[in-house]
Amino acid sequence: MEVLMSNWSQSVESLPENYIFPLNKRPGNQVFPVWKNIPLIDLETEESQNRAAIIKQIFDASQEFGFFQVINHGVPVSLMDDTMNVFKEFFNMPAEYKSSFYSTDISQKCRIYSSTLNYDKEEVHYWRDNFTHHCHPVEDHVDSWPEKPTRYREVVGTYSIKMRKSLLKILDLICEGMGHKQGYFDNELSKTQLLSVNHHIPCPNPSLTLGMPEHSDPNLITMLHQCSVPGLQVFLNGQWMNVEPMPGALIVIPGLQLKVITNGKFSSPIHRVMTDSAEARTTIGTFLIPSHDILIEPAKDGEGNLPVYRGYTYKEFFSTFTGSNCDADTALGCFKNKA
Ligand SMILES: O=C(O)CCC(=O)C(=O)O
Ligand SMILES: [Fe+2]
Repeated sequence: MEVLMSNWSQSVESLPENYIFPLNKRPGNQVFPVWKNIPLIDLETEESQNRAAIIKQIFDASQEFGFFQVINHGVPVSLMDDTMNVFKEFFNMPAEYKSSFYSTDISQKCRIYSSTLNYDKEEVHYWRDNFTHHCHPVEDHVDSWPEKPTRYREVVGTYSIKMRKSLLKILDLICEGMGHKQGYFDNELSKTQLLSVNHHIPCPNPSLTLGMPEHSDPNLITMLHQCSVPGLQVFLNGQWMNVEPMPGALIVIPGLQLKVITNGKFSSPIHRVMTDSAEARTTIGTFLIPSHDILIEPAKDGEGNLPVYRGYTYKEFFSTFTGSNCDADTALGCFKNKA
């Protein structure tokens, strides 16, 4: 069977057996509650005297939920829509074209694959294709990006630059809240920028499968742009909650490196993706990631708290993370100082 699901016929009638999760892992038929009061932070007033209030909102949201949405984030809604349309077009391109980007080699800088990095070894596959490539600085990577749709390079280039700017602004607010000077994160800690586009074709039976496993993001910080089809769930107070898309808003997900650098002040939420029976779902993630050899350690907080984690390189963390089956607690446990 063709590995890339977006190359299957869009009208799959029944769920192939190797997408059916065991009973204890499938979402089942339960109706999940919608998380109605996700913290929504308006960044427009960020330059004014409200800066301190915005920093407080970010810290409150990150401590309590590990998760928030932003509006007036500096990425024009028309550009967000254009970019989403470009990716929808990309996933609807002929099978041979998409397959020309297929690779399971993570060192390949622009590639498409299906399910997880572990496709060949996993017993059950996740219902998704993922297209991913590097994007910072744009001029170093643009030649490896698709030439079709014809607007791809121009639209995705502008989008990547705006997304980076917005994330660095949020990181500046965070570092100010930590008592550090601006630009604390604007260096090797955020050097790598990856675009990660998830695409899930309509699924014949969402109760039996998942679009993405439960996970925390291993990077520094993620900005998530959802299309209008819901699917994202966050694990909150012992239950899965649906995060419904809000037009024009972006979701900010602190990654595990931000949890370590803030010495556990920020949490990195556990989330997963459900599939939809009626419509295809596309989401665009922008990941800021430290460069491989940079030292990550809790920043001094001026409050005399002992560092919860020891220093390590991102390379060391990432190999521990993948070696722990991408389980955040297991991986972070390897870097905890003894109490
Ligand atoms: O597609 C989504 O809603 C979430 C994607 C995600 O969690 C990820 O790419 O890490
Ligand atoms: Fe994620």
